[in-house]
Amino acid sequence: MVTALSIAGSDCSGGAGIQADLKTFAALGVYGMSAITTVVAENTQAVFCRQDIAPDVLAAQIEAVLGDIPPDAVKIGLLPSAAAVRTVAAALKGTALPVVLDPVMVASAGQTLHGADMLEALKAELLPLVTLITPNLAEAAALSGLPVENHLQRQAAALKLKDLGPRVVLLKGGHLDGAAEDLYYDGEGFCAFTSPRIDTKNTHGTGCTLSSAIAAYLARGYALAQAVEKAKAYITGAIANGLALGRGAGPLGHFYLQDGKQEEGS
Ligand SMILES: Nc1ncnc2c1ncn2[C@@H]1O[C@H](COP(=O)(O)OP(=O)(O)O)[C@@H](O)[C@H]1O
Ligand SMILES: Cc1ncc(COP(=O)(O)O)c(N)n1
Repeated sequence: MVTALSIAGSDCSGGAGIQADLKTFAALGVYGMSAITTVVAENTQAVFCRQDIAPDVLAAQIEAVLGDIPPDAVKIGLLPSAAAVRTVAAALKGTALPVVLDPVMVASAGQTLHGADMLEALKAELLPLVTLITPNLAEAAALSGLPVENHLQRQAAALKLKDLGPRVVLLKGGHLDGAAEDLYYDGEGFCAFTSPRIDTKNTHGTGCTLSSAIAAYLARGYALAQAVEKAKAYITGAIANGLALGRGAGPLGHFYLQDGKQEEGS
C-alpha cells in the first residue's frame, strides 16, 4: 500500500487543510495519515479562531507515524508559528522522504493563519529540506521579497526561492488574470503547467489539494515534473466539479474520482 503523511492544519468545514489532503490521498489511491499543527475554526466565509497544537504534541504525532507506518511522501501545509516550523524541520531532518511544502499564509477568506515569526523560520530552517515548494502569488512575493506582477518578475522570484534551498519551485498562478499558469523551476529551466481559468467562486482548498495531489503522485513513484503534471490535471478536475456548499468560497469536488479511473487517463 502506498502511504502519505500530511502535516497541516485542521479546517472544520472540510474544504482545506488536513481534510482536503486526506480526501485527495484517498481519491488518488494513497493511504493518508495526518499530524495536525493547529485547529482552525473556519468555514467557506471566514476564519474565526485557531488553537495551535503544542510543539511536543506535534512532534509526537510525526514520530508516531514515522516510527510505525513510514510514509512514501510528506505534504506540509499550514505551520502556524516558528516553533511549529522548527518541530517539523527537526522531525524530517535526516529522512530521505520526498516533501511537498505548501507555505500557507492566508485563507481564501482573507485572514492570516500564522504568527509573525513563522516566515523567517520557514525560510531559514525548512526550505532547505524540502523537495518542492508551492507558493501562490502572494506567498512567493512574501518569501522572496520581490514583486510578482508580470512573467519576468515571477521568474526572478522563482530563482530567488530556489536559492533558499528547495529542489523545485512551483509558483502557482491561481490568482492571475487569465489562464491558471503554474511556473515550474528546477534550477535548470522553466516550464509552465497551464489550464484554462474556470469561472467559479468555489476554490476553498485549491492550494491544499494541489500540494497533496503532488505528494500522492510522488508517493506512487512518479518523477517530480510528471507528478506535478498529473496533480495539475487532478486539481483542474476538482475545481471544475466544485461544490456549491456554504455561503462563501465552496469546497472542491474530490469525489468525481471515486472509482479511481478518471485520473489514470490524465
Ligand atoms: N479558477 C481556477 N481555474 C483553474 N485553475 C485554478 C483556478 N484557481 C486556482 N487554480 C489552480 O489551483 C491550484 C492552486 O492555486 P492557487 O489558487 O494559486 O493556490 P492557493 O490556494 O494557495 O491560493 C493551481 O494549480 C492553480 O493554477
Ligand atoms: C487549515 C487550513 N489550511 C490551509 C488553508 C488554506 O487553504 P487554500 O488551499 O484555499 O489556500 C485553510 N484555509 N485552512
